[in-house]
Amino acid sequence: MSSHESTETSDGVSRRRFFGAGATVSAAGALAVGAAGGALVANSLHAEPAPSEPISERRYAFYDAHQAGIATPPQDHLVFMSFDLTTQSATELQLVLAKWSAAMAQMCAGEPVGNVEPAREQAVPVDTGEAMGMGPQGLTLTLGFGPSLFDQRFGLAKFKPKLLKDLPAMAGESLDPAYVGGDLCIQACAYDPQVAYHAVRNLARMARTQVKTRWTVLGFGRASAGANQSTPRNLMGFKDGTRNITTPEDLQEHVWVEDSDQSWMDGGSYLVARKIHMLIETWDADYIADQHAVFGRNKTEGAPLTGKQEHDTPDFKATGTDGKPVIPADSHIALAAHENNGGTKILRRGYNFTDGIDSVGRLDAGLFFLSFQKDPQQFISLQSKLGASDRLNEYIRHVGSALFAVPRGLPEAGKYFGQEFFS
Ligand SMILES: C=CC1=C(C)c2cc3[nH]c(cc4nc(cc5[nH]c(cc1n2)c(C)c5CCC(=O)O)C(CCC(=O)O)=C4C)c(C)c3C=C
Ligand SMILES: [Fe+2]
Repeated sequence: MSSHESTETSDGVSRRRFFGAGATVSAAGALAVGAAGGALVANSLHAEPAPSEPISERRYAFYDAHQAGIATPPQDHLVFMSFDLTTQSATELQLVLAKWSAAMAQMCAGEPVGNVEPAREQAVPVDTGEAMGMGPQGLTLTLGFGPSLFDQRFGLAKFKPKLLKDLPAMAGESLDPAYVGGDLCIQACAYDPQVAYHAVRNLARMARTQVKTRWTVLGFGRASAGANQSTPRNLMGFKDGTRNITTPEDLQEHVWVEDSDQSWMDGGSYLVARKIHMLIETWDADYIADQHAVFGRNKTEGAPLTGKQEHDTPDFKATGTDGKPVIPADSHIALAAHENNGGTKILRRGYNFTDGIDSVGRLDAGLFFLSFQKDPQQFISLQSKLGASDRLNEYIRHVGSALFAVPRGLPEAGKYFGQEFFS
């Protein structure tokens, strides 16, 4: 099969390419199987798609210095899945990582992972088929390794980065064990929800005798912004992502791992996932002045309470006629801003989610908070402060939590994530 596709490169220019036949992944052995196309370009920063390009044709490079789905602009939909290994065999783990790596490349190129309609009547299709003909849809698949992957089961302890540890217990959390941890995770983001779902479903399916799903979250709308993107709103109605990391300099300083004790992590990042439930009915009964004080910003424009425009720099020192700070000291932005945290920044890439209603009929929804940082301590420091005194705490509960080490990108077809563990 050949297809016309466009690949987004580090200079933000979309180039149309003509790709030849891509290798397919068969259920049996894929250690050396390559995938279709893919230019070796940096996934360090991307502009939003050119308006003339159909979004279905948008494609992010899979083979790159960094995994896509971190610095690439957040797409509209997310499927996040955490997995546990059911096998105890290191060789089977190696096979899963090799098969997944090749299949991830194919799906990000908009291709199925194998035949959808086998010629032989008794043969089972390799790909489940529901993304056929839909294009790449800007699909990014980002793989992470949880701390538990490096326990005694696979003999990988010597490859565990010293920064990869379970997050400590923190104030203000009521974690549900059903949404905690995992050996592996896949973050699938796309402009079409079915394309994201198809990708995770097929990865889970091809490894069904080696992994089982631990937990999953479906994000239906982005709640963060990348460079040149409009700022979306979270389910509390506020613009979310205004002061996110958007420059290559900030990515280098705050997001990409350098000089790790494990060389496979250099160019990677640490992913924090927090499922945060919102007490929406309580929030919806709050008066607007308090809503403004909770975030330190106004609702319509998203401007800091000391400014007029969304991107005005907050002035945390400004005081009102009553002598109190205009942006309350316990507001969310006053506590989280880098100016008040020794320069600490994180890349936020969260999504709005809903699980319908809870057992007593309340809306079960919130923010699936995802952040990337070069050191988990960046998140831990911020969340320790927020958990202790954020005005927002009255309206939210952290119910899920996990930390994953996200290895750097793969340089070329035939290479696979975790390859260093098995040489
Ligand atoms: C530990 C890190 C953070 C958690 C957890 C978190 C949860 C959370 N945030 C919002 C809504 C908003 N957050 C905003 C800004 C903001 N949030 C964090 C960190 C965490 N948020 C940071 C570092 C910042 C930037 C602060 C700054 O530099 O000014 C905003 C304001 C707009 C923006 O800049 O994005 C909103 C709104 C919710 C609803 C939430 C949990 C449910
Ligand atoms: Fe926040």
